[in-house]
Amino acid sequence: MSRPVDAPPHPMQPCWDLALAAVQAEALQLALAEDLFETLITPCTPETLARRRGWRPATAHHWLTLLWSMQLLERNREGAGEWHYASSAAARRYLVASSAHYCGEAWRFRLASMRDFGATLPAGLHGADQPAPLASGERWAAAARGHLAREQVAVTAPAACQLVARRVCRDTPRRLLDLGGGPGLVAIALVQAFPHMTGVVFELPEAAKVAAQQIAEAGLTARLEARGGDLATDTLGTGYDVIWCSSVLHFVPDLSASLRNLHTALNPGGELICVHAEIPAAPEAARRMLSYYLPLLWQGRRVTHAGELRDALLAHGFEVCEEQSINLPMAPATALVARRRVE
Ligand SMILES: C[S@@+](CC[C@H](N)C(=O)[O-])C[C@H]1O[C@@H](n2cnc3c(N)ncnc32)[C@H](O)[C@@H]1O
Repeated sequence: MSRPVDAPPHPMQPCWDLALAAVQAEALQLALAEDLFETLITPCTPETLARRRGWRPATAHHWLTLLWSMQLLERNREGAGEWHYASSAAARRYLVASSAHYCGEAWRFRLASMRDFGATLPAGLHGADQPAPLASGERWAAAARGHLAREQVAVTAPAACQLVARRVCRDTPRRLLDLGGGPGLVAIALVQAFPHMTGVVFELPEAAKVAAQQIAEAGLTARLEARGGDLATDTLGTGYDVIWCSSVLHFVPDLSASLRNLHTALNPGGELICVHAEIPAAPEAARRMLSYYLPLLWQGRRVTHAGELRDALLAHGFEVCEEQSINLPMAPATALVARRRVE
């Protein structure tokens, strides 16, 4: 018998999916609270697990099956025997607390902040409470100690290393600037991957202290320095071959002045890797991105439309030599590689 043909999705399905996501988020929160992914590094049947942990067997079984449907668990059985559930490769890497790439707390933080922001929508619309401004040094330092650090290790640093490896020869000395680098773990990963690279993490002074501590803990003080300052008003120095700048230009008051500053900071032939989410033209692609960036938009921060940053880079004398989509935490962004021309 042939497979039944899938019905086209009902126009209400995207709205229903939102309601369904509420249950999936709670199922994942419960799994983290119960250390489920750590426990299921060793496969187990729902009945055995429920007995050991004092859970109700039938509900435990259905909860595990939901997590399997979310691809956070895998399951296997021999013949008609009982299902054995185990953490999927992604869950073992990102949701087991002992993993170097653990993101469970960072995910919980993101869920809570998205829900908190969502709850302010009516007040924002009717002109009552304004959302708190985001970019104070203390707030960024707290982010650098918390979710930003975990997400840089799990997402941003591997993406940066992959991209830079295509542009920079491993054995050539290179001077790096990680601009607005938060805890500095992108710069740390880059100098670890490129043995002749040295550089600076430039950050607001409070966050720069967090980066300095990370650099010291990584044993890299001879090759990396954390420098405190304000990109909008302070000089960045000169002589850089590579500038990594991800999710920072949303926060500068004058884009033109910052791009001029970046151009001056680069050596001729040096490359700015400018990684920012922009609002896509198509609704499906824009949905995820806009959900994440709505708080910034409501605070009056800069979130450009697709292509605007490229145009701005060209207008400031850069040559744009590569453009690609890149994974950042929460929503993908565009990486623009912009070279300072050799006169
Ligand atoms: C969204 S975070 C991105 C951090 C990091 N680049 C990453 O992609 O993980 C923005 C960073 O820009 C920094 N920042 C914001 N305004 C700044 C300014 N005027 N000067 C220097 N850094 C700034 C913040 O402290 C924060 O760490």
